[in-house]
Amino acid sequence: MVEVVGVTKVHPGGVRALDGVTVGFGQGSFTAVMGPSGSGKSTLLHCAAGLDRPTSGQVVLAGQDIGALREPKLTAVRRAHVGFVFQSFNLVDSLSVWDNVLLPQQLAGARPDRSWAKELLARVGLAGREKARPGELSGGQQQRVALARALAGRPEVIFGDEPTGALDLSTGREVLGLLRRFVDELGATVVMVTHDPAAAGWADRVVFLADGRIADDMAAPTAEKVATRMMELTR
Ligand SMILES: Nc1ncnc2c1ncn2[C@@H]1O[C@H](COP(=O)(O)OP(=O)(O)OP(=O)(O)O)[C@@H](O)[C@H]1O
Repeated sequence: MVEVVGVTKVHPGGVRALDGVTVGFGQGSFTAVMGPSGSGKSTLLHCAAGLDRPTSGQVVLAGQDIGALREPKLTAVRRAHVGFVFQSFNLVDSLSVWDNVLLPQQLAGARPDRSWAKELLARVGLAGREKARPGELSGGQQQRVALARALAGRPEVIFGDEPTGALDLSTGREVLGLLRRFVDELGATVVMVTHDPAAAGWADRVVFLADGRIADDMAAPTAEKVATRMMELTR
């Protein structure tokens, strides 16, 4: 679903955040991306999602070589195939829950699928809260709105940048359980940056970065295995 091939990213100022990274994320898989602070996790996510352009190398997203696309075609591909969930929720406070969920499709000029949006809000446990404003909801509820919004356009891939980073333990677990269900029941592809070994334990696989390179690729992760590997990598 997403292929990152030999990607190097040198940020302005000369920081080599990614150094020849090759990694693929298959359809219906849930991958956690981990690594020490500054190892290139966010840069990898942004390059894979077409939010940032690699200095060299190739990114294929939903069958398209996105390096070859110029704006606004790149934005159109991203809107059609990608959903995002951020640590800070990024909801629009002046809009209702319902309008927040439909917003990306409206921005994309697509006709919103209202019955799907309604089903998604029910799946994340927010049926009946359509008219509420984000400010009236708890952090966990806001992140669940963000999840419904990320999925409303039926994207093939959902990218999460520390989606549970601002949530308490039990609310974070709820959000991870929902992501897991979206993968298992809807065949979504999830790629999530996290610092939390317990969160990574919900994934099928953990890709570890260190100094802009892939340091390890762990299948069937558990919180314990992940924590041990993290300790080794930060030593
Ligand atoms: N826009 C930018 N301009 C210049 N340097 C940047 C930019 N974005 C990231 N960097 C640098 O690139 C390196 C990798 O950053 P990145 O945010 O990808 O790491 P990370 O693993 O996500 O870190 P963290 O866990 O702290 O969020 C760091 O040295 C960072 O300072």
